[in-house]
Amino acid sequence: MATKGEVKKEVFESEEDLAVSLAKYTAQLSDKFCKERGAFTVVLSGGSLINSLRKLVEPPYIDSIEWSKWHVFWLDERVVPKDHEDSNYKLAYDGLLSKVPILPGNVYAINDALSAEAAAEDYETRLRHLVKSNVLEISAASGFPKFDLQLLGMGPDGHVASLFPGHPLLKENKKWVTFIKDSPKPPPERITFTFPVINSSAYIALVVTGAAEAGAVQNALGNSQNSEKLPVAMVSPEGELAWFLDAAAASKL
Ligand SMILES: O=C1O[C@H](COP(=O)(O)O)[C@@H](O)[C@H](O)[C@H]1O
Repeated sequence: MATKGEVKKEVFESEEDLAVSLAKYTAQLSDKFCKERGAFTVVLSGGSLINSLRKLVEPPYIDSIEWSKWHVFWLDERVVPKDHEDSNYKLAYDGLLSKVPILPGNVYAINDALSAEAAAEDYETRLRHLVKSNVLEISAASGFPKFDLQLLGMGPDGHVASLFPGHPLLKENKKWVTFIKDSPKPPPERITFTFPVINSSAYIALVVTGAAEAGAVQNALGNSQNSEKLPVAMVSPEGELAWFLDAAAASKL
């Protein structure tokens, strides 16, 4: 198990090297949790993260991972149909889920027939059912659900999930899943995990690539003059936080 609050940071020369290491990290945690409790609860972001997971669908991982024990969730989702170009589900389906034998019943996508508010409520209700059926654990420390691994991306403005700089949702401390109708990044309507859920995770991998992200990485990890704490700097899980950075993203550290 990770040491409580441990923060690891690795800088890779290239995004290709990062992708190799991220697949190994994910596969090792999958192995650990499948052995320990017969299931692995994994939370995906949208955006560039899915491309960085591409090595998982290649040997050796495609054959060695116990895909049938995976339960897949979304950190945030855009309120669009599941076959829409903006859908984080579609991105993950095309890049990962359609290529591996994860059980369709273990893939927890947004109900895209609902409004943003209702979809967030529905997602939280489904998470509560999964706690009752012991698929999901609850953190003894926080009382929020404790996922095994959350795979986080980050935008150039330092947002994670659909939690944007300066937005009141950063302070949400009761709901597990909430909604936003004024996302500064399109599309405007989204649902998102809240910080208490993000920070109750056993493991978080924060995966950041590209020079456009370097300022926000500096805000979270370096000697930034900027006193405003960006959302990415609020990521602080109960368990381990592992930063996966490429050289460009780490260039201001
Ligand atoms: O809108 C979103 O953006 C972030 C970051 O995306 P990236 O393409 O800059 O990596 C992503 O993590 C989030 O899930 C998504 O909805």
